[in-house]
Amino acid sequence: MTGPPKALKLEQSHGKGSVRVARVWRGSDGRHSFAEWSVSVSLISDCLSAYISGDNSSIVATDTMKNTVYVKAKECTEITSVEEFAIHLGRHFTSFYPQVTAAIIKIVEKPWERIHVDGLPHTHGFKLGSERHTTDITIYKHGGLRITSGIEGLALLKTTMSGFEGFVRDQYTILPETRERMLATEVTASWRYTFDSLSMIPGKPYCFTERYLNVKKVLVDTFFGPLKEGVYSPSVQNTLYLMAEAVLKRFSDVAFVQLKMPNIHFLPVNLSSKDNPSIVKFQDDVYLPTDQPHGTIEATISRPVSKM
Ligand SMILES: O=c1[nH]c(=O)c2[nH]c(=O)[nH]c2[nH]1
Repeated sequence: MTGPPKALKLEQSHGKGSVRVARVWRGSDGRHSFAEWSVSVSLISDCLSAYISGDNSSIVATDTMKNTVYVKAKECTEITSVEEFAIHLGRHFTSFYPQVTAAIIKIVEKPWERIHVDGLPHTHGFKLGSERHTTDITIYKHGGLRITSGIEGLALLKTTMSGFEGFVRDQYTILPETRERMLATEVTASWRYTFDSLSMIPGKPYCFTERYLNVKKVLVDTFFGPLKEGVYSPSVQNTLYLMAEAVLKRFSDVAFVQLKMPNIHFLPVNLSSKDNPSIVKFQDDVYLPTDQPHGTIEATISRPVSKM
């Protein structure tokens, strides 16, 4: 194998982005299940000669990667989570091709939800929901694994029990302190599982989809608090921390949680004219919704490292 000329360092990967695939599972009872995925494959492989001398003999074509997504979807004869599909795909690339040392698979699932008619589930009807289940896994040739699951686009809003006080005030600060405001965000969450080899992946009945739903519930419940009284949020930062902490406390197989929670502002509306100083006076009732600019608040919260 030809190495790069001395003094040049080459790190590379190649793959296929956003391969869209949909899969129907037809149950023997007539009930259909359905998933739609956007799959991105990236391979780390020994194909330096392609970069350095134009020799493509060790390149797995990205077109072949795309075809493999459809072959592996066909092979999933039972309802499959994005995590299981990513592992299935990653295992193929790392075991089938000697030159592939690692496969990075990212999947976003479109939120199709079974439709209910008069409270009863339809056998084959689905509607599009909102937040998306994601996964990002890396599989190494010798069975090492990094597996992350996540949520994208989880829009949450509460109309009270939020404030922001005691922050730095300087010559540029005009924001008033408040104990009463709207709190709105669109959560992007990801959490890394502690399983660090393929052999550690639990068999059924462990189910990544069920774990995804439970993590989402813990995040949402912590954001809103109890049904009637709610929970006071002194800042997005504090609420974010409590949400991540609740996930880490509840699920011992989660190593760390990353949360991105933009502070989406609803601005108080006050309208006045020269003749009428109070056409609309804000009384925590009429707001101007905005999406830009918004605060960007992000953190990764992990367990303390043991000092053993
Ligand atoms: O919860 C908040 N955190 C901030 O950092 C911030 N900054 C700001 O202007 N409003 C808010 N709200």
